[in-house]
Amino acid sequence: MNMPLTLVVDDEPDILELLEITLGRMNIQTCCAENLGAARQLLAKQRFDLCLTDMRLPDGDGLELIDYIQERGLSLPVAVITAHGSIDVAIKAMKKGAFDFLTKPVDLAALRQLVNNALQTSQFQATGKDRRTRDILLGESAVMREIRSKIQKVARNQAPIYISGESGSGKELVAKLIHQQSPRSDKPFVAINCGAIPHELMESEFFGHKKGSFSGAIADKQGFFQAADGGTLFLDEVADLPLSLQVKLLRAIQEKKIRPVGEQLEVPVDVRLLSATHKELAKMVQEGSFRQDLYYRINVIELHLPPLRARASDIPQIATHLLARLAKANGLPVPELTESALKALMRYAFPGNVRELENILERALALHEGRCIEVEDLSLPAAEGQPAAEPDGVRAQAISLETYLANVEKKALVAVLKDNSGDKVAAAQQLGMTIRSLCYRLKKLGLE
Ligand SMILES: Nc1ncnc2c1ncn2[C@@H]1O[C@H](COP(=O)(O)OP(=O)(O)OP(=O)(O)O)[C@@H](O)[C@H]1O
Repeated sequence: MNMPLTLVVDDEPDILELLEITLGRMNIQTCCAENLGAARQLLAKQRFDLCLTDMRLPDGDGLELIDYIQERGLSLPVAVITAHGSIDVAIKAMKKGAFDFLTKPVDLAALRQLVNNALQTSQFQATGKDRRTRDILLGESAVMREIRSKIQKVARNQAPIYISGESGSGKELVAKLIHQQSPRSDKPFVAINCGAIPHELMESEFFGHKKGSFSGAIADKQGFFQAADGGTLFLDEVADLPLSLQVKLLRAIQEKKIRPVGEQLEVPVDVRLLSATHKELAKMVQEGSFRQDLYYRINVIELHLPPLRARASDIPQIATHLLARLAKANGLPVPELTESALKALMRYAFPGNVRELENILERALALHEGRCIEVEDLSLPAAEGQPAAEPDGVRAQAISLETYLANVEKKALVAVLKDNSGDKVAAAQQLGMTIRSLCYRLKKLGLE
């Protein structure tokens, strides 16, 4: 196999030499350019597998080089080298499409890691793997097509991605797809629900701990970062991170290093960070409950998943697909959704989005008789102002006990919330449960 070829753009001879020697030891050829003009000429003449560029160049900056490469449609990954502390420039570069960044003074271990990742990306693209995203993330609306194409694009670089959208709209599915489409796909995808970890254990869960660092630490333990090393770490419900951990996370992202609890030294980690929440993170930043600097770092690229009701044209396709999948999983023949059932689904608001659609179809699959699913089999929650259908005794025999109880519970929760004008704290009190448990149940039932 040919030796990979890297274009290094820097006007400092010392750095050029350091990069050339380091890359040479990795069996990588380098071609050097001392300014933008020379870099452009080389790019026009030959094909490179990777470009490493300094940000400040005598005749322009690294951002211009990224623009040039993008405009030409060249597919090589570009990594920028920025002065220490100028992480904002690195973020700008990644927003423009840079693969990753390094800060000066260049840490050689981090450089080698970055180069290996970038070359893997180059080769990965060349094989053009098609992982059939269309069959997994369903929907043919313009917005879903755009999301699928963005997934393909962002999977190729290392930029942190923030996935926003209502509960059940597909954020975790998108995160998984980004990982599966990336050159990291054969490394772990670690998904964490930040809201489910007790605050006092968070630091140790995220960064690991050393034996004896606190009572109960009976052995060395790896954290999520180490578990995801080489792969992707997906922080779901990132808005639920306490401020104390937000600071530590920020440092881990900036330095690409972590310090396990009770450990003196920091250890390098190679993790692609994806995060999501159904909460309005920008608003939380304004209110002071989420750090602005962290928000800025995790939100280098945002992917927004619109609620299902805003892409109602996708509902027939998603519903038909999911129904077929559910029937197959249950060893049942695939029923047809009648025209009126489809119309009713398209009119329904789906506060719980695709997850709720799945639940509705699962219930309908269990309830329906004959070869078709009718509107009544869907048991859609009543429209505003109309009483919800009573789960009666006859129905209770036809559906599973679990579904029956879920219906009863749903009805009770909605009624109590209504009584308390949507005040969850008061509703939880009236129901004799904690607010946490109420929120959990609302989410589980697709009522959030
Ligand atoms: N476009 C889609 N096509 C097919 N299935 C989908 C789609 N969107 C979501 N789903 C399915 O809906 C369910 C909920 O999706 P997911 O867990 O990704 O939502 P989420 O936004 O992460 O929810 P939460 O905010 O509650 O964590 C999953 O079973 C997922 O596979």
